Amino acid sequence: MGSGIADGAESGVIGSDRVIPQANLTVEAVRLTPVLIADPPLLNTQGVHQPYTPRLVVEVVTEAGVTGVGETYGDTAYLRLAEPLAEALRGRRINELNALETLAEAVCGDPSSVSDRVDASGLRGVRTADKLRLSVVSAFEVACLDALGKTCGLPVHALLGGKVRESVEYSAYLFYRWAKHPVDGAPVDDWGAALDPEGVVAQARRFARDHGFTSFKLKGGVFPPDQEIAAIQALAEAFPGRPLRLDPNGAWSVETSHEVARALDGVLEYLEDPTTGTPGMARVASATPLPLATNMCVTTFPEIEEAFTTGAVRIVLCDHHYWGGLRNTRRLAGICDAFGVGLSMHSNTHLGISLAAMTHVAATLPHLDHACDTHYPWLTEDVVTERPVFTGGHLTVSDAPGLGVELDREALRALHERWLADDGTLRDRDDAAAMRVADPTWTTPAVPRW
Ligand SMILES: O=C([O-])C(=O)C[C@H](O)[C@@H](O)C(=O)[O-]
Ligand SMILES: [Mg+2]
Repeated sequence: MGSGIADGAESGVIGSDRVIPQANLTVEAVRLTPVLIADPPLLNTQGVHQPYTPRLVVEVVTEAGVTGVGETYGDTAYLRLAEPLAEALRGRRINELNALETLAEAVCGDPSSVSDRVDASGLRGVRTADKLRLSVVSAFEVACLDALGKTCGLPVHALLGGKVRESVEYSAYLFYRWAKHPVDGAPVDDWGAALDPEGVVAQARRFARDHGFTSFKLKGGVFPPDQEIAAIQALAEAFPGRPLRLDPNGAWSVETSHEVARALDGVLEYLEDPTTGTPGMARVASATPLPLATNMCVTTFPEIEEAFTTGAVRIVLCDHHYWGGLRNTRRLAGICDAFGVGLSMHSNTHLGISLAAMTHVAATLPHLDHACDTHYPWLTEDVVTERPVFTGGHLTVSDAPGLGVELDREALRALHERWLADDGTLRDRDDAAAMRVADPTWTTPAVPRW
C-alpha cells in the first residue's frame, strides 16, 4: 500500500512505506474570508440577483502547514455560525470528520434563534437553524478533506471511496435576465438580455458553443407559465432530443402545475419544484407521468420520508452545501437509491472551490442519473488560480491531491476588500431587495404566484 494515516508516528504504519504523524493532521488555524463576487442580473421568482453576492471561503491550516479550502454561503447568518466553529476546530484533527456535525451543534448557538421562515433568497424552502448550520459545516468538511487529501497525497474523490467516472456532466443553467443591473457602476457582461423564447434559445446556443453543454435547465417562475412553456418549446425545437428542465421554484399552484405538466409531458426531462411543499408536489405528481424533481421540499434528511413515501418526487437535486458536506451527499445518494429515486445536483452562485467539491462527490456517485446544475459559467470572477474548463459539457475529475484547486490570494484579497467596503447592503443576498432598485413597488411574491 502506498500511503496511510496513523494515530501518531509512534503508533505504526497503515500499509508500509509512509507514516503521517498526528501533528500533521492537527488544525492549527482556521481562516474565514467573506467575499462579494460579481453576479449578473439573473431573474427568478423572488426578484433578481444582486450585482454582488456573498460567499464565505474557509481555510483550515494544519500544524504541518497544509491548507485545505472550502466554500459556502457568505450571508451574515452563516458567518455568525462559522466563527465559533472555526474557533472550536483548532487543535482537532482534519480526519475527525464524523465529529464535525456534533461539534457544530455544540458551539453554533441556540437553533431557536432562527425562525422557520422562507429564506430571503427564497429558493431553498424553509430556512431553519439546522439547514444554516449544515451549510456552514459543509465548507469545513470540504476544507478538511482538501487538507487531508493534500496531506496523504490523495484526491478528495479517493477519500470518499473513489471515483466511478472520469468526468462529470453539467447542464447549461439558463436564466431570463436583463442586459445589466439597474445600478450605476455595477459589473456588466456581454450576454445581453434574455426575456423571451428567442433570447433563451440564443443563450442556450452560446452555452452549447462555449462549453459544449447538451442538457439545459431554464429558471422559471419569472413570467406567466404560458411564456415559459413557449420558451421550453422553442428550446425543444432548437435542440431536438436534448434533456430539458424547467424550475419555477414553487411559484405555481397545484392546478397550474397540472396544466404545465400536461403541456410539457414528453418535452421535459423533469419538472423541478412546480409547487411549494411536499403535499402539493405529491398532488401534482399523482396526475402526471412527467417526473418531478426538487431542491426545495427535500433539503434535509427528516424531509425525505414524507416525500418518498407519498411519491412527491422522483428526483432529488443534491447539494453538498445544504446536506452538510460531501459525505452526507453520499448518504443521501444511498437513500435515494434504496427508494428508486433519481439523483441530480443543485447549484447556487458559487466559486471554483465548490465546483471542484461538487465534481469530486459527483464522480463517486454511481447512480447520478442527470447532468448537474452549475451557475459557474455565469461567473466572471474567482478565487482559484485556474478556472475549470468544460469540454462537451463535462469537467474532468482531478486526481491531484485534495480538491486540486489553488487559491489565488490576490483575487481573494480583492473580493474580501469589496466585502469590507460594503455598508451591509449586499452582505445578505436578497433578490427581492435587488428587484426593488428597478421596481420600488416590488415585494416578494406570495406563492402560488400563478
Ligand atoms: O432551485 C434552484 O435550482 C435554485 O434555487 C438555484 C438558484 O438559487 C437560482 O434559482 C438562483 O440563483 O436564482
Ligand atoms: Mg431548483
